[in-house]
Amino acid sequence: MDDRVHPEVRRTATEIDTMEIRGAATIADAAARALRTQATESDAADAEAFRAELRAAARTLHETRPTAVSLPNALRYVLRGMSSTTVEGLRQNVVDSADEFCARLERAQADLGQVGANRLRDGDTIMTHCHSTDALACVEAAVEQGKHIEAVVKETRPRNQGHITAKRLHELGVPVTLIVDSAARRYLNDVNHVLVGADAVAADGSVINKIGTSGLAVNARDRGTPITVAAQTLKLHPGTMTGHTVDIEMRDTAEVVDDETLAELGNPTVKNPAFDVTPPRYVDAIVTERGQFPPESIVILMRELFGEGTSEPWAEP
Ligand SMILES: O=C(COP(=O)(O)O)[C@H](O)[C@H](O)COP(=O)(O)O
Repeated sequence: MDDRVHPEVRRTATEIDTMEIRGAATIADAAARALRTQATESDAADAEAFRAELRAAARTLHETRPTAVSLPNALRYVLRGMSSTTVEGLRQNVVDSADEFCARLERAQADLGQVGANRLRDGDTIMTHCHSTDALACVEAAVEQGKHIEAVVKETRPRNQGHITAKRLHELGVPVTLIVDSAARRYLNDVNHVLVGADAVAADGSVINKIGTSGLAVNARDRGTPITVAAQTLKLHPGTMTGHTVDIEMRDTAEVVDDETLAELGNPTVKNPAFDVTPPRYVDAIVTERGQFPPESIVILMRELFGEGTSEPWAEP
């Protein structure tokens, strides 16, 4: 571990790694705040040392979880704001960029919520997968518009993020039916929309989200149920414009089965991918703070927001 990295940054990195901090938007917010702390607490002697320290902190955060592109997008946003030539100037640059990033994230989620809410009608029932703050922002805005919304919530094995969604929806006054993941197809008959979030959206409009999203989307399409993905532009993956693929995180098998049970089963191989890829043809709309897009046209928005250059500011010069 690089000893230039502030303990608070290391703590944030550990919490992202162990999923105490989780969900793409929340991870991005925490990463920006951690860089801010690195900057405010830095005692770097000169501007070059300060820049190197910030890059080291960004690398520590970047190495935690590979799939949610909001994390590198957050790091890029904050690091690219460093334009000054003095330590004090750079410190202020990082503080300003981090604050601006967090404020924009919050505003984007609220704006996206309004767009997503317009897709929901009074009396609709949605089906959710995992826990997405972007998806919940749509429900919250719909409820604020006075619409009655109900929800069928998939528990989302192995980590049961559906429980967080159920609790949050209950707080919003939305009646919830909790189901096991394998019951999704059965209950698709009872819902008007599938509403999920995204960890990344690729240039071809593919949606990378919690494992099980793609199967849900295929089943929903078969049933004729529209699939909405709530994903602020922070989830757009610039690297996919230049041919890079999205790395799918493989997590510890202990999340699926404990060692004792595993031994009783004769030690089978266990695989625990955290995310999967839903091809654009199964997605009806990607809802962002800039409006809703058919997945195939998302690349136009990506070019506008990111241009074509994707070199990483935390790389050593
Ligand atoms: O797949 C997940 C979380 O996975 P994990 O629990 O493994 O982090 C969420 O759907 C997206 O991150 C979007 O969340 P948000 O809309 O809050 O960014």
